[in-house]
Amino acid sequence: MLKRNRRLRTNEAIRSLVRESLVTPDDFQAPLFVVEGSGIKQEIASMPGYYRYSLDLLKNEVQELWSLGIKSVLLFVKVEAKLKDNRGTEAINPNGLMQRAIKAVKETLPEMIVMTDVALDPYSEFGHDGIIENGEVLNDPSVEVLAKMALSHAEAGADFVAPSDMMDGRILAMRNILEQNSFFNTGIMSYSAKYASAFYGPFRDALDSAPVDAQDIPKDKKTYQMDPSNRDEAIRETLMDIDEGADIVMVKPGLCYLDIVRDLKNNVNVPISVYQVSGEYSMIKAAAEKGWLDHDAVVMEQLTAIKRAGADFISTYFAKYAAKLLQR
Ligand SMILES: NCc1[nH]cc(CCC(=O)O)c1CC(=O)O
Ligand SMILES: [Mg+2]
Repeated sequence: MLKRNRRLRTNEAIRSLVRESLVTPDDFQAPLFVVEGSGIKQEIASMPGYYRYSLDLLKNEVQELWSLGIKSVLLFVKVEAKLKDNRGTEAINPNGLMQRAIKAVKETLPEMIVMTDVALDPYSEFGHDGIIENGEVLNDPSVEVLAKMALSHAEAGADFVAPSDMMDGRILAMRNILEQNSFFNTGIMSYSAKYASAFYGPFRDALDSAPVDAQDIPKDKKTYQMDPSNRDEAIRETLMDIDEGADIVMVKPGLCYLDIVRDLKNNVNVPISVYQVSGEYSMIKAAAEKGWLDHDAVVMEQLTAIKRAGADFISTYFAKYAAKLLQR
């Protein structure tokens, strides 16, 4: 034998010397769920160890994240049922929960990069990301509201808006409205390759935002989110979003879509984020609870694999936990 690959694996010193991918807290963005009220830290049933916070406790959480080296949060709000309609009225309320959450985080920690979810589903009485008419999720009227929503988040102080709706043309509409209102420095992180995935279930529990089961309401999001069978389409979607003005593009979910991450890494030259979604979190929790998997090892292996595939950073419910593991 002229080549023996095991030489480079002899001990941890040589392994660390030749290691190709590393995760650090710099790579993590923490999604946060916000609710009305005060003193609330409410565990999400299908996401053990993950919580919804009221604004007062959100501040502590953000400070703890920062102290662990996590420099960005992705905000989601749980909207009260009585505020939901078919037009996203509450989404553009300048004093809405999201707008107050943005201010709360920026007042507590101005350096924390605040990104905000832009989509109508938490605000929709039907649990869809856009306006519905005659059983159809309308594109252009939804884009109009989504652009106003993005502006409203920028006005509240968001650093980046993160449209997760998958309507066509929304990035251009958002970039335009932000420019017209002089928010030149407000960025856009586009969920550009977002798949119609069954892994979003626990998230929809967290926000009570699942599509409702009713006549003339689409049962799923397949007319706007991507078909899990498709690969070329992810490149097409992502290149279009970059043309329209996206600063950062995203692949979502993570683990099942790492081929897409690598395709994008080879085809685009803007930062790529990967969303390790709620179902990916819950699967690990459930298996670990049964004693079937080594929780910490699996968490770090998955985050490392996402990084190796080509992610520049990862939105993950393990952000805080993994940052603590890395401190040890
Ligand atoms: N547009 C809403 C949105 N933004 C992020 C997620 C899922 C995130 C997760 O599962 O962790 C969803 C759910 C959906 O599209 O139905
Ligand atoms: Mg698109």
